[in-house]
Amino acid sequence: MSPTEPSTSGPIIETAGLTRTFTVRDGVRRRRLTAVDDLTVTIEAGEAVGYIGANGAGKSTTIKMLTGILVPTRGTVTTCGLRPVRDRRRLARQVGVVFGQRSQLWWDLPVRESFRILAAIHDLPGDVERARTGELVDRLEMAEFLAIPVRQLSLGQRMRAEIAAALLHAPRLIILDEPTIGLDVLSKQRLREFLVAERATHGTTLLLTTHDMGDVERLCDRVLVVDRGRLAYDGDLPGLGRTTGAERVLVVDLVAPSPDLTAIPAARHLDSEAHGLRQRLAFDPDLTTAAKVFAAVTERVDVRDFTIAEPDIEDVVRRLYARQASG
Ligand SMILES: Nc1ncnc2c1ncn2[C@@H]1O[C@H](COP(=O)(O)OP(=O)(O)OP(=O)(O)O)[C@@H](O)[C@H]1O
Repeated sequence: MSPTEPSTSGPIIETAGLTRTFTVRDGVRRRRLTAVDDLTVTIEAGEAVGYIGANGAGKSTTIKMLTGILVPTRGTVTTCGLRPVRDRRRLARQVGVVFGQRSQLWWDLPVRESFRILAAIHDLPGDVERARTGELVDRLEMAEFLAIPVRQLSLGQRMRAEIAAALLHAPRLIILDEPTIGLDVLSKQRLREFLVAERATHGTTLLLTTHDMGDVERLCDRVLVVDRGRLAYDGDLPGLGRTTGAERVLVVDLVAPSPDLTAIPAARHLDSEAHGLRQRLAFDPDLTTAAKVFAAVTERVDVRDFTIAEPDIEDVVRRLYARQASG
Protein backbone atom coordinates (compact mmCIF):
# COMPACT_ATOMS: atom_id res chain seq x y z
CA MET A 1 0.00 0.00 0.00
CA SER A 2 1.37 3.43 -0.88
CA PRO A 3 1.61 5.94 1.97
CA THR A 4 -1.13 8.01 0.35
CA GLU A 5 -3.64 5.14 0.12
CA PRO A 6 -6.35 5.28 2.75
CA SER A 7 -5.83 2.69 5.43
CA THR A 8 -8.36 -0.13 5.53
CA SER A 9 -7.22 -1.45 8.89
CA GLY A 10 -7.05 0.24 12.26
CA PRO A 11 -9.57 2.62 13.78
CA ILE A 12 -12.05 4.25 11.44
CA ILE A 13 -12.15 7.44 13.48
CA GLU A 14 -9.40 8.63 15.77
CA THR A 15 -9.26 12.03 17.44
CA ALA A 16 -6.80 13.37 19.98
CA GLY A 17 -7.43 16.61 21.85
CA LEU A 18 -9.78 17.69 19.06
CA THR A 19 -10.93 21.24 19.76
CA ARG A 20 -12.84 23.89 17.86
CA THR A 21 -13.50 27.41 19.06
CA PHE A 22 -15.58 30.15 17.48
CA THR A 23 -15.52 33.87 18.04
CA VAL A 24 -19.02 35.03 18.82
CA ARG A 25 -20.46 38.48 19.40
CA ASP A 26 -21.88 39.12 22.83
CA GLY A 27 -23.51 42.52 22.37
CA VAL A 28 -20.60 44.76 21.41
CA ARG A 29 -17.99 42.44 22.90
CA ARG A 30 -16.49 39.40 21.27
CA ARG A 31 -15.79 36.20 23.13
CA ARG A 32 -14.40 32.76 22.39
CA LEU A 33 -16.82 29.88 22.48
CA THR A 34 -15.43 26.36 22.70
CA ALA A 35 -17.85 24.20 20.70
CA VAL A 36 -15.73 21.02 20.89
CA ASP A 37 -13.32 20.77 23.77
CA ASP A 38 -10.38 18.35 23.87
CA LEU A 39 -12.20 15.37 22.37
CA THR A 40 -10.15 12.18 22.37
CA VAL A 41 -12.00 9.18 21.00
CA THR A 42 -11.36 6.09 18.90
CA ILE A 43 -14.04 4.28 16.90
CA GLU A 44 -13.17 0.91 15.42
CA ALA A 45 -14.42 -0.37 12.08
CA GLY A 46 -17.81 -2.03 12.38
CA GLU A 47 -18.93 -0.21 15.53
CA ALA A 48 -22.32 1.51 15.73
CA VAL A 49 -22.02 4.63 17.83
CA GLY A 50 -24.69 7.05 19.01
CA TYR A 51 -23.38 10.58 19.51
CA ILE A 52 -25.79 12.35 21.78
CA GLY A 53 -26.02 15.58 23.72
CA ALA A 54 -28.29 18.54 24.31
CA ASN A 55 -28.83 21.19 21.64
CA GLY A 56 -25.63 23.15 21.10
CA ALA A 57 -23.47 20.52 22.82
CA GLY A 58 -21.08 20.32 19.85
CA LYS A 59 -22.27 17.31 17.84
CA SER A 60 -22.53 18.99 14.44
CA THR A 61 -19.21 20.76 14.91
CA THR A 62 -17.56 17.40 15.64
CA ILE A 63 -19.09 15.81 12.53
CA LYS A 64 -17.95 18.73 10.40
CA MET A 65 -14.38 18.19 11.61
CA LEU A 66 -14.60 14.42 11.05
CA THR A 67 -15.68 14.98 7.46
CA GLY A 68 -13.33 17.85 6.61
CA ILE A 69 -15.93 20.63 6.37
CA LEU A 70 -14.43 22.48 9.32
CA VAL A 71 -10.79 22.95 10.31
CA PRO A 72 -9.97 22.05 13.92
CA THR A 73 -8.55 24.80 16.12
CA ARG A 74 -6.37 22.28 17.94
CA GLY A 75 -5.81 18.55 18.11
CA THR A 76 -5.82 15.86 15.46
CA VAL A 77 -8.44 13.88 13.61
CA THR A 78 -8.12 10.89 11.30
CA THR A 79 -11.13 9.45 9.49
CA CYS A 80 -10.72 6.20 7.51
CA GLY A 81 -6.98 6.68 7.86
CA LEU A 82 -7.15 10.10 6.12
CA ARG A 83 -6.78 13.72 7.24
CA PRO A 84 -10.29 15.02 6.60
CA VAL A 85 -9.52 18.59 5.48
CA ARG A 86 -6.48 17.74 3.37
CA ASP A 87 -7.97 14.54 1.89
CA ARG A 88 -11.59 15.61 1.73
CA ARG A 89 -12.29 14.32 -1.76
CA ARG A 90 -10.72 10.94 -1.15
CA LEU A 91 -12.52 10.71 2.14
CA ALA A 92 -15.83 11.31 0.35
CA ARG A 93 -15.35 7.95 -1.37
CA GLN A 94 -15.23 6.16 1.97
CA VAL A 95 -17.86 8.06 3.93
CA GLY A 96 -21.58 8.55 3.43
CA VAL A 97 -23.06 11.53 5.24
CA VAL A 98 -26.69 12.48 5.77
CA PHE A 99 -26.49 15.79 7.47
CA GLY A 100 -29.28 18.09 8.67
CA GLN A 101 -30.88 20.21 6.00
CA ARG A 102 -28.18 19.51 3.41
CA SER A 103 -29.50 17.45 0.53
CA GLN A 104 -27.50 15.41 -1.96
CA LEU A 105 -30.47 15.09 -4.27
CA TRP A 106 -31.51 17.26 -7.22
CA TRP A 107 -34.89 18.64 -6.30
CA ASP A 108 -36.37 18.95 -9.77
CA LEU A 109 -35.17 15.58 -11.01
CA PRO A 110 -36.77 12.19 -10.48
CA VAL A 111 -35.10 10.27 -7.65
CA ARG A 112 -33.53 7.75 -10.03
CA GLU A 113 -31.76 10.54 -11.95
CA SER A 114 -30.10 11.75 -8.75
CA PHE A 115 -28.88 8.21 -8.15
CA ARG A 116 -27.47 8.06 -11.70
CA ILE A 117 -25.61 11.34 -11.30
CA LEU A 118 -24.20 10.30 -7.94
CA ALA A 119 -23.11 6.94 -9.35
CA ALA A 120 -21.28 8.82 -12.12
CA ILE A 121 -19.64 11.16 -9.59
CA HIS A 122 -18.41 8.11 -7.68
CA ASP A 123 -17.25 6.42 -10.90
CA LEU A 124 -19.28 3.30 -10.17
CA PRO A 125 -19.04 0.76 -13.03
CA GLY A 126 -22.41 0.07 -14.68
CA ASP A 127 -22.91 -3.39 -13.18
CA VAL A 128 -21.95 -2.19 -9.68
CA GLU A 129 -24.32 0.78 -10.02
CA ARG A 130 -27.20 -1.45 -11.11
CA ALA A 131 -26.63 -4.00 -8.37
CA ARG A 132 -26.24 -1.41 -5.62
CA THR A 133 -29.16 0.75 -6.75
CA GLY A 134 -31.30 -2.38 -6.97
CA GLU A 135 -30.30 -3.44 -3.48
CA LEU A 136 -31.06 -0.03 -1.99
CA VAL A 137 -34.35 0.43 -3.87
CA ASP A 138 -35.43 -2.95 -2.65
CA ARG A 139 -34.35 -2.61 0.96
CA LEU A 140 -35.59 0.96 1.34
CA GLU A 141 -38.80 0.22 -0.58
CA MET A 142 -38.31 3.07 -3.02
CA ALA A 143 -39.62 1.49 -6.25
CA GLU A 144 -42.92 3.38 -6.20
CA PHE A 145 -41.34 6.82 -6.05
CA LEU A 146 -38.21 6.48 -8.22
CA ALA A 147 -39.83 8.40 -11.06
CA ILE A 148 -41.08 11.24 -8.87
CA PRO A 149 -39.15 14.53 -8.53
CA VAL A 150 -37.54 14.86 -5.13
CA ARG A 151 -39.46 18.01 -4.26
CA GLN A 152 -42.72 16.04 -4.33
CA LEU A 153 -41.63 13.31 -1.90
CA SER A 154 -43.01 12.94 1.60
CA LEU A 155 -40.55 13.45 4.45
CA GLY A 156 -40.21 9.70 4.99
CA GLN A 157 -39.63 9.04 1.29
CA ARG A 158 -37.11 11.84 1.05
CA MET A 159 -35.16 10.57 4.05
CA ARG A 160 -34.99 7.11 2.44
CA ALA A 161 -33.79 8.65 -0.81
CA GLU A 162 -31.19 10.77 1.04
CA ILE A 163 -29.88 7.70 2.82
CA ALA A 164 -29.72 5.71 -0.42
CA ALA A 165 -27.87 8.61 -2.07
CA ALA A 166 -25.32 8.70 0.75
CA LEU A 167 -24.82 4.92 0.63
CA LEU A 168 -24.79 4.35 -3.11
CA HIS A 169 -21.01 4.00 -3.18
CA ALA A 170 -21.10 1.49 -0.28
CA PRO A 171 -19.05 3.66 2.11
CA ARG A 172 -17.18 2.11 5.03
CA LEU A 173 -18.49 4.76 7.38
CA ILE A 174 -21.98 6.23 7.52
CA ILE A 175 -22.58 9.41 9.48
CA LEU A 176 -26.20 10.27 10.04
CA ASP A 177 -27.50 13.42 11.68
CA GLU A 178 -30.92 12.81 13.24
CA PRO A 179 -31.95 10.14 10.72
CA THR A 180 -35.43 9.49 12.12
CA ILE A 181 -36.48 12.99 13.16
CA GLY A 182 -40.04 13.78 12.13
CA LEU A 183 -40.75 10.28 10.81
CA ASP A 184 -43.85 8.32 11.78
CA VAL A 185 -43.47 5.15 13.82
CA LEU A 186 -43.54 2.77 10.85
CA SER A 187 -41.06 4.77 8.76
CA LYS A 188 -38.75 4.98 11.76
CA GLN A 189 -38.91 1.25 12.26
CA ARG A 190 -38.22 0.52 8.59
CA LEU A 191 -35.29 2.86 8.48
CA ARG A 192 -33.78 1.33 11.59
CA GLU A 193 -34.25 -2.17 10.16
CA PHE A 194 -32.52 -1.06 6.98
CA LEU A 195 -29.54 0.35 8.87
CA VAL A 196 -29.22 -2.82 10.93
CA ALA A 197 -29.28 -4.91 7.73
CA GLU A 198 -26.80 -2.63 5.95
CA ARG A 199 -24.39 -2.98 8.81
CA ALA A 200 -24.84 -6.75 9.00
CA THR A 201 -24.33 -7.20 5.23
CA HIS A 202 -21.50 -4.77 4.61
CA GLY A 203 -19.87 -4.41 8.05
CA THR A 204 -20.40 -0.65 7.80
CA THR A 205 -19.43 1.59 10.70
CA LEU A 206 -22.29 3.77 11.90
CA LEU A 207 -22.08 7.11 13.69
CA LEU A 208 -25.33 8.87 14.35
CA THR A 209 -26.55 11.86 16.25
CA THR A 210 -30.06 11.63 17.57
CA HIS A 211 -32.46 12.89 20.19
CA ASP A 212 -34.38 9.63 19.97
CA MET A 213 -33.49 7.00 22.55
CA GLY A 214 -35.14 4.34 20.36
CA ASP A 215 -32.53 5.01 17.65
CA VAL A 216 -29.73 4.49 20.12
CA GLU A 217 -31.32 1.44 21.63
CA ARG A 218 -32.01 -0.32 18.36
CA LEU A 219 -29.00 0.77 16.36
CA CYS A 220 -26.03 1.48 18.58
CA ASP A 221 -23.78 -0.66 20.71
CA ARG A 222 -21.88 2.32 22.02
CA VAL A 223 -22.94 5.76 23.19
CA LEU A 224 -20.88 8.94 23.40
CA VAL A 225 -22.48 11.80 25.31
CA VAL A 226 -21.11 15.27 24.75
CA ASP A 227 -21.74 18.07 27.21
CA ARG A 228 -20.73 21.62 26.29
CA GLY A 229 -18.12 20.27 23.92
CA ARG A 230 -16.66 17.74 26.34
CA LEU A 231 -17.04 13.99 26.31
CA ALA A 232 -19.22 13.20 29.33
CA TYR A 233 -19.85 9.48 28.78
CA ASP A 234 -18.42 6.72 26.63
CA GLY A 235 -19.92 3.26 27.06
CA ASP A 236 -22.94 1.12 26.33
CA LEU A 237 -26.57 2.14 26.71
CA PRO A 238 -27.39 0.04 29.80
CA GLY A 239 -24.35 1.64 31.45
CA LEU A 240 -25.69 5.08 30.59
CA GLY A 241 -29.03 4.09 32.11
CA ARG A 242 -27.23 2.91 35.26
CA THR A 243 -25.19 6.09 35.44
CA THR A 244 -28.22 8.32 35.16
CA GLY A 245 -30.84 6.12 36.82
CA ALA A 246 -33.14 6.60 33.82
CA GLU A 247 -36.37 4.66 34.20
CA ARG A 248 -38.64 3.31 31.51
CA VAL A 249 -42.39 3.48 31.66
CA LEU A 250 -44.94 0.82 30.77
CA VAL A 251 -48.31 2.31 29.83
CA VAL A 252 -51.20 -0.19 29.96
CA ASP A 253 -54.77 0.30 28.72
CA LEU A 254 -57.12 -2.04 30.56
CA VAL A 255 -60.34 -3.71 29.48
CA ALA A 256 -62.15 -2.56 32.63
CA PRO A 257 -61.53 0.13 35.27
CA SER A 258 -59.18 -1.09 37.98
CA PRO A 259 -57.69 0.10 41.27
CA ASP A 260 -54.12 1.38 41.02
CA LEU A 261 -51.63 -1.41 40.22
CA THR A 262 -49.38 -0.69 43.19
CA ALA A 263 -48.13 -4.22 43.91
CA ILE A 264 -46.22 -5.06 40.71
CA PRO A 265 -42.74 -6.38 41.67
CA ALA A 266 -39.85 -4.06 40.78
CA ALA A 267 -42.23 -1.47 39.32
CA ARG A 268 -43.54 1.81 40.64
CA HIS A 269 -47.08 2.98 39.96
CA LEU A 270 -46.87 6.50 38.53
CA ASP A 271 -50.47 7.48 37.80
CA SER A 272 -53.86 6.36 36.55
CA GLU A 273 -56.42 7.93 34.21
CA ALA A 274 -60.09 7.32 33.49
CA HIS A 275 -60.79 5.37 36.69
CA GLY A 276 -57.74 3.21 36.20
CA LEU A 277 -58.40 2.30 32.56
CA ARG A 278 -54.94 3.65 31.69
CA GLN A 279 -52.09 3.21 34.15
CA ARG A 280 -48.40 4.06 34.00
CA LEU A 281 -45.74 1.98 35.75
CA ALA A 282 -42.07 2.97 35.95
CA PHE A 283 -39.31 0.38 36.18
CA ASP A 284 -35.55 0.24 36.21
CA PRO A 285 -34.40 -1.82 33.19
CA ASP A 286 -31.43 -3.01 35.22
CA LEU A 287 -33.63 -4.63 37.86
CA THR A 288 -36.40 -6.07 35.71
CA THR A 289 -37.65 -6.21 32.13
CA ALA A 290 -40.68 -4.78 30.38
CA ALA A 291 -41.82 -8.38 29.75
CA LYS A 292 -41.76 -9.25 33.47
CA VAL A 293 -43.64 -6.12 34.47
CA PHE A 294 -46.17 -6.75 31.72
CA ALA A 295 -46.62 -10.39 32.77
CA ALA A 296 -47.25 -9.33 36.39
CA VAL A 297 -49.87 -6.84 35.19
CA THR A 298 -51.67 -9.43 33.02
CA GLU A 299 -51.88 -11.81 36.00
CA ARG A 300 -53.99 -9.23 37.79
CA VAL A 301 -56.03 -7.50 35.08
CA ASP A 302 -57.05 -7.83 31.40
CA VAL A 303 -54.92 -5.62 29.18
CA ARG A 304 -56.29 -4.17 25.96
CA ASP A 305 -53.13 -2.43 24.76
CA PHE A 306 -49.73 -1.27 25.98
CA THR A 307 -46.75 0.86 25.04
CA ILE A 308 -43.31 1.28 26.51
CA ALA A 309 -42.16 4.86 26.78
CA GLU A 310 -38.44 5.23 26.37
CA PRO A 311 -36.61 7.80 28.43
CA ASP A 312 -36.22 11.06 26.65
CA ILE A 313 -32.63 11.67 25.62
CA GLU A 314 -32.65 15.24 26.85
CA ASP A 315 -33.74 13.86 30.23
CA VAL A 316 -30.92 11.30 30.27
CA VAL A 317 -28.41 13.96 29.31
CA ARG A 318 -29.78 16.38 31.93
CA ARG A 319 -29.41 13.70 34.59
CA LEU A 320 -25.88 12.97 33.48
CA TYR A 321 -24.95 16.67 33.56
CA ALA A 322 -26.54 17.08 36.99
CA ARG A 323 -24.62 14.08 38.28
CA GLN A 324 -21.34 15.47 36.96
CA ALA A 325 -22.04 18.92 38.38
CA SER A 326 -22.62 17.40 41.83
CA GLY A 327 -19.35 15.59 41.89
N1 LIG B 1 -20.10 28.84 12.72
C1 LIG B 1 -20.31 29.08 14.02
N2 LIG B 1 -20.06 30.30 14.56
C2 LIG B 1 -20.24 30.53 15.86
N3 LIG B 1 -20.71 29.62 16.74
C3 LIG B 1 -20.99 28.39 16.27
C4 LIG B 1 -20.82 28.05 14.89
N4 LIG B 1 -21.19 26.75 14.72
C5 LIG B 1 -21.59 26.29 15.94
N5 LIG B 1 -21.47 27.29 16.88
C6 LIG B 1 -21.77 27.15 18.30
O1 LIG B 1 -21.08 26.03 18.80
C7 LIG B 1 -21.86 25.35 19.76
C8 LIG B 1 -22.03 23.90 19.32
O2 LIG B 1 -22.87 23.87 18.16
P1 LIG B 1 -23.24 22.53 17.38
O3 LIG B 1 -24.06 22.93 16.22
O4 LIG B 1 -22.01 21.76 17.15
O5 LIG B 1 -24.14 21.76 18.45
P2 LIG B 1 -25.07 20.47 18.28
O6 LIG B 1 -24.75 19.60 19.44
O7 LIG B 1 -24.92 19.93 16.93
O8 LIG B 1 -26.52 21.08 18.47
P3 LIG B 1 -27.96 20.62 17.85
O9 LIG B 1 -28.37 19.37 18.57
O10 LIG B 1 -28.82 21.79 18.19
O11 LIG B 1 -27.73 20.43 16.37
C9 LIG B 1 -23.16 26.10 19.88
O12 LIG B 1 -23.07 26.99 20.97
C10 LIG B 1 -23.24 26.87 18.58
O13 LIG B 1 -23.96 28.06 18.73
